[in-house]
Amino acid sequence: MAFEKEKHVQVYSVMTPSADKKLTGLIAATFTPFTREGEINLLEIGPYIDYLTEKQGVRNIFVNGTTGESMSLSVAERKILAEEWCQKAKGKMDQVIVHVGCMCLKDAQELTRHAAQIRADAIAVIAPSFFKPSNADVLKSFLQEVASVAPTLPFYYYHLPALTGVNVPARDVLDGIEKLIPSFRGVKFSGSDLMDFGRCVSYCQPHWSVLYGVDEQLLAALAMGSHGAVGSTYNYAGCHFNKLISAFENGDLVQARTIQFKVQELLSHAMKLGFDLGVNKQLMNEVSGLCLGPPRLPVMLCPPDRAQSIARKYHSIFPEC
Ligand SMILES: CC(=O)N[C@H](C=O)[C@@H](O)[C@H](O)[C@H](O)CO
Ligand SMILES: CC(=O)C(=O)O
Repeated sequence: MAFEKEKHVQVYSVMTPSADKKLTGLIAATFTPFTREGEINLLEIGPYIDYLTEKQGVRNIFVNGTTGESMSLSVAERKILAEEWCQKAKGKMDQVIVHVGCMCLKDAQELTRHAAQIRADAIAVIAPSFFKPSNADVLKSFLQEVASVAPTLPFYYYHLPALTGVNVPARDVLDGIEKLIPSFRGVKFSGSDLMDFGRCVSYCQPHWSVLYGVDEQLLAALAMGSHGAVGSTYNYAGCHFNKLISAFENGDLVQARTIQFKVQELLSHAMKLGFDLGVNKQLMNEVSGLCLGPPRLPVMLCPPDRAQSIARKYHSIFPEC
């Protein structure tokens, strides 16, 4: 048994350089920079990474996800972006997770091969949502087929039932998944069912990470044992969430709640004004001073006064940082 275990560890460390780096802490789900004309804008990626590390204390990124409008990008654009993120992140970010999920299995496999070539630290895959998998086994077969083309690349399942409409409990997806996907490393759980989340944490293997994705209730997920958090607001509020996590780890729940409640106040103000991805992206532009451009249709451009109002609220709630 002991020998088997050692052999296992060695195989991992030889074949996957990042195998020993358990994914924890904050992971910013990046926006995709566009030019004013709506083309991808690679020039902004370097400054974006510097902003995250220097101003927000964020050292992991999740690229080409929901926030990155991946489903509105072509496969070619996603490859160019993934490559640039990985290149510019070298020596600055701890891990770059490239989301490669697509409606089309072949496209997802192509992006997976590409992620391995560019030495991404990990990939994540969301459930296809036009033709939906009808149960956990079908979903797992889909994920397995994607993972199989890069068998040693750390793999995360991306659970986002509100947007995919795939309501299979994440815990059911984890069941026996390592037999199908030996590179399986965890789940990015962007749902509000904290019972399902807790069941994922309690089933979690030591080398997996269960990551939470609803920023406005991160504290509840930390209490449930979350290993880290992937989200859009860590792009511009990472510095505050880092303080929330430290307070939680130090047992200072009063301070942790104070920060969480401030974030909730900010987001409920934003939601009243219509908080969609277009607004979120423009809020990032306002707060960071980066030029990430407009979103791509069908996500709509946010009227500047709306983002400015939310940015003012941000600065009044968080006068520091
Ligand atoms: C649906 C969606 O994009 N969720 C994001 C990540 O999972 C979150 O980071 C939210 O943007 C955030 O929690 C604000 O509601
Ligand atoms: C928010 C998130 O996790 C995503 O953009 O995919």
